[in-house]
Order: sequence, then C-alpha cells, then structure tokens
Amino acid sequence: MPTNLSPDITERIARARADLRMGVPVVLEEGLIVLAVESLDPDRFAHLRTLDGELTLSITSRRAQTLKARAYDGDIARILLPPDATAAWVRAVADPADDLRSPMKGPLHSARDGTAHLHRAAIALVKAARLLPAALTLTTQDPAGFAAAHNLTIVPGAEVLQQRLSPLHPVISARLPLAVSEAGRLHVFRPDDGAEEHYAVEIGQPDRAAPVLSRLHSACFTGDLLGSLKCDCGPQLRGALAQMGAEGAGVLLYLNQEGRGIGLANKMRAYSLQDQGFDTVEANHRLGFEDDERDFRIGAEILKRMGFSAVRLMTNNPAKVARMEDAGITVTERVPLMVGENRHNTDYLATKASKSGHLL
Ligand SMILES: Nc1nc2c(ncn2[C@@H]2O[C@H](COP(=O)(O)OP(=O)(O)OP(=O)(O)O)[C@@H](O)[C@H]2O)c(=O)[nH]1
Ligand SMILES: [Zn+2]
Repeated sequence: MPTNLSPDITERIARARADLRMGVPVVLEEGLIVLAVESLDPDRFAHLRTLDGELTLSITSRRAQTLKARAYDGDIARILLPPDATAAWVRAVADPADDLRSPMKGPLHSARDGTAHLHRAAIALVKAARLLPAALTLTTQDPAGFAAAHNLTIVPGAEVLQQRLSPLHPVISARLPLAVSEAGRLHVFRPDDGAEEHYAVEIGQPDRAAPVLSRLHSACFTGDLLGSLKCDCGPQLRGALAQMGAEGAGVLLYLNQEGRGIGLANKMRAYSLQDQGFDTVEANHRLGFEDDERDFRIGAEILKRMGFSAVRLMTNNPAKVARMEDAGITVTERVPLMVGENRHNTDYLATKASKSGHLL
C-alpha cells in the first residue's frame, strides 16, 4: 500500500510500460535509457545518436538465434549498432516480418564485455508492455538528471527484474444466466498495477471445501469470439462451460493473456510467420519470445481469492497442472478437454503435443 500520494514501485513500473508503448523513453535508475523498438520514432532515434554513452540494441537469445547473432549474455544479446544504422535497420533486427524476403545483411556483432542485467530489465519491460521484445538502450552516467531534464519515468532495473505478481482485487460480481446453466455468475478481478482485468465465471455454488471443476482459459480473441479454425480455443471454452453446466458446478477463469501472453498484435505476427511455414513454437521463437509467456500465478491467486484451494483441472497441458501446484493450488485430477480438432488445426495440435508436452 502506498504510504502517500506518490506512485509506489509497481505503479511506477506500470507507467514505464505505458510510456514504452507510446514510444517515450524510460530510464533505469542504475544508468540505462530505454526505448522500445516497436514504437521507435526516427526523430527520437536520431536524437539518441547524438548523446554520449553506449548505444546497443537488446534482443532475446531466441531472436538472436534466428539472426545467427551470438548471445553472450545467456537469455539476451546486446547487438552493437553499426555507425550507419537507421531506424529501419533497427526495426528489421527486431521484427521477423521481412526475414525471408530480405534477410539481414552482414554478421551482427554482440557485446560481450560488461554486465547485461539492465538490458535484461529493458527486455522484461518491453515484453510486459506486450511489444516486440527488443529495446534500444543507451548507458548514462546521470540517470536521475537525464530523467528530470526530459521529464521521463525512472524506475529501478533491479525491481523490474523481480517480476513480482501484482496483487489483484475483486471489483464486482453479478448473476449471469448462461445457456449452459442459469446459475451463472461473473466476477471481475483487477490487478493493482492497472494491467488487464481477468474474469471468473462461477457456475452453481461450488463447495469451497472440495476440489472444484475448473478451467484456466487464456484469452483468444480469434478462437473464442470469431470462431477461428486455427486453434481449439473456442470449442474448449464452450466445452468446459458445458461440462460445468452438466455437473452443476465449476469455475472458469478467463485470463486476459492473449496469445499465450504475447498479446494479440504479436500473436498476429506469429500467425503471419505461420503463413510462411513456421509452426506455432518456431513463430514465437523467431519473434523473440519463449513458447509460452503466460503467468499462471494469476489464475492461482484468483482461485484463492474465491476461496478455492483444490481443483479438478480441465486441460491437456501438464505445465498448467505443474504451475498450479507451484502456486499452492492442489490439482486432484486432470480432466482432459479434447474438442475442436479440424483440418486447419491438426498441425497446431500436433506441434503442441510434440514440442509443448500436451497430452493427446
Ligand atoms: N503465440 C501464440 N498463441 C496462440 C497461438 N494459437 C493460440 N494461441 C493462444 O494460446 C492460448 C490458448 O492456450 P490454452 O488453450 O489456454 O492452453 P493450452 O496451453 O493450449 O492448454 P489446454 O489447457 O490444454 O488448452 C490462447 O491465449 C491463444 O490466444 C499461436 O499460434 N501463437
Ligand atoms: Zn485460440
């Protein structure tokens, strides 16, 4: 809880995310100026080039792998900027859209000296802002002065790297009769850091003392709403609710972690790569993301807030079961949810089984 009217650390980091989405630089207290590549404005880039300091382009090692660049920092790489690098060049390093049409020319050189923890924090911030995971960074000797002079948000990089889970609070719940059950209720939960809200659909009056039939559903605008045939989300959503209706009780958590946590824009970038022949996992990697960037602790927190400690979890994904157990929710049973296979998503489902450990 903030002790005064000023924003606390979580709130300041939330501001930093919003700034990056708009293309406004943010400053890490330990001495790094950060700009997101996705929202990079050529004028700001030109200005940055006139300043003293080490200018580098930080990308994830996943993206570096695609570009055949060395990642000396483990999970990230600090790419050195050629003297003639343009904003378009920077964008091409970060964005795989044109990888096949115009492959990157010349070898990319990565920094190996110095520490990379602040660059890692920069990547964590742009990822949390649901942007392409790439950041232009400039070291500075006077971070506080620079931030003050340009009216920029300044946050401690060390805190960004903690990736702590923002507390959530219940906002409101109301009766919502559904086709599967007239005894439906929708609860809205809001994270304290201003990030997306998440929802819980409660069917009937599940006994808090017993394991509840439960589904952790991740938002899929294309599948849930539009009836996309590229995935199995829509049928899984409706199938899970139908089973809860039939049993008379259950809780479906609708987590706004679109695209396995990369956001809809990035998911569409991944779809565009899939049109070029890459599978769902390869597409995420080429963009610079891990296979799955979701944080299932959010689901566990909501279940606890609602008074549940044990679930019968409807999923084919053993990682979800493991993450729930890690977060203190007992999974007494995994309930398979095999629905919605069609000729457009057979390869997608096969990739999830072979690469992500999904059970068929
Ligand atoms: N990045 C990315 N996300 C996708 C793709 N296809 C679907 N998604 C997202 O994947 C998520 C769906 O995963 P879920 O069905 O919740 O979970 P799961 O890991 O498949 O496990 P289950 O519980 O067995 O369904 C949604 O957030 C979708 O938007 C894709 O090709 N790329
Ligand atoms: Zn989907």
